[in-house]
Amino acid sequence: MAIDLPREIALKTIYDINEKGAYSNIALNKQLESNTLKDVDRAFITELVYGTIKWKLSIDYVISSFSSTKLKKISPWILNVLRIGVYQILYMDRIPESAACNESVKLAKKYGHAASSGFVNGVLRNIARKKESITYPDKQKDPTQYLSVKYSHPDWMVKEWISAFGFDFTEDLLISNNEVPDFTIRVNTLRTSKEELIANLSENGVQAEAGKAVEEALILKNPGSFLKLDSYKMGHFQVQDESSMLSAKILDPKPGDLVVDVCSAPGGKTTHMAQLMKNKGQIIARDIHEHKIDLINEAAERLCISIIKAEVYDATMVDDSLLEKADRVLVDAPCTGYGIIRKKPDIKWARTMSDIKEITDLQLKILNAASKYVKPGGFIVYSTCTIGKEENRDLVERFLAVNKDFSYEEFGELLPDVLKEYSRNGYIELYPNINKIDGFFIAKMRKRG
Ligand SMILES: C[S@@+](CC[C@H](N)C(=O)[O-])C[C@H]1O[C@@H](n2cnc3c(N)ncnc32)[C@H](O)[C@@H]1O
Repeated sequence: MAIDLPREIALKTIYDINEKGAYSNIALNKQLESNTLKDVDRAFITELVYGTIKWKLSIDYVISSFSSTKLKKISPWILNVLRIGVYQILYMDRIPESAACNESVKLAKKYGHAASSGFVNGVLRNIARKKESITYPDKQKDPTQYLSVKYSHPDWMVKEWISAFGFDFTEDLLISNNEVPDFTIRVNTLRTSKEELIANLSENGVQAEAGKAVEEALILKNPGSFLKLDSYKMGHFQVQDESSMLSAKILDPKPGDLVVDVCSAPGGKTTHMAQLMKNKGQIIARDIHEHKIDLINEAAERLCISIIKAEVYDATMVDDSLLEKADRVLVDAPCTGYGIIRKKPDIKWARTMSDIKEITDLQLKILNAASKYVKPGGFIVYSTCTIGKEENRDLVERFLAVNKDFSYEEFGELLPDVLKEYSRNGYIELYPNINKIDGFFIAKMRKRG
């Protein structure tokens, strides 16, 4: 009775994420890189990992309805075996229930003690048999619990969003957060054109179509192992969501500018800005984490960009050598990341409500320090990949209340046509349920000349 390798790899990855706090993308890449696997197995593992993490709360609700042992009393390995099993039974049409149960039982034998496999077998077969009769919390009696369990989001998060956006918007948002996002790339126009890249990808069996909004965006329908593509290795594209591309578009750097990007790693927006600057001028690209500086340099080298100077620097500290020197400054701040839950579902479980105070203090400190580098008449863009006003609109308002020499700068003309209507006189809020791209906030301000 050999264990199915893809399921075992998925189990180990999920264990690392749930029990050791590993980031989903990093934990998964580590496992995929250290095992030789066929594309079909890689895809299966990826789906199992992301699916199980995404639906964790709903899955746990079902397990606790069917298990006589409380969740807290189940050993972490066995609980994660059950989670993967339930995910296959409830959320994957193409997996026979018998395979989901049998393979989970084998894993339980290896990762548990003698009684574990019988327990897993009993719980999973029961769920498979009675899945049509599972009941969820009542929508009228407890709308928060209903949304939380139905769409697998923490109840405190659902509560916050209902009070900020209302019930219907929140339900739509939760549905979108559970969808698989487009795989979007940015054409590196320094190296190729959109048409050339589409043709090249097609020759290599990858189908690409125009992005939803941004001119240089393409959506890959079957990216597979894109890292192996020559066009990737030769720097003809960068993987990046369209929302993220908008930060550079809105900052609108020109060839010859001096740009300071204070939170730059891994360099998605920095390299986009270099592209918009036609690789002329200079970008000082900073990040607090030394190991991440390599990522910026690697991206710049692959994309054939020479104007980026990457360095370690804590953005909360003011660097006197740059005072009023920069034409444009980008603050792509560290944030809670609630706009990218589609891509990193573990964000839902890693955060707590109390994170907000600490993160907004950091964001304001960074924005204050970075604003000192803007020359009179220059511009600063503040962006986050999160939704919720504390880290976004409120934060910019707090900054503007004190820094009277800055004011919102309208940027509607810089937006793609389909997004112009969302421009709000100096800022834009994007949501996956409305715009079908990552949730983002981008504000632009000008320093009085
Ligand atoms: C949202 S990410 C930046 C993404 C990047 N702009 C891109 O487009 O690829 C935020 C970054 O801020 C960095 N960071 C966090 N605290 C910082 C600080 N005090 N100073 C500088 N960078 C910081 C993180 O390491 C992280 O790489």
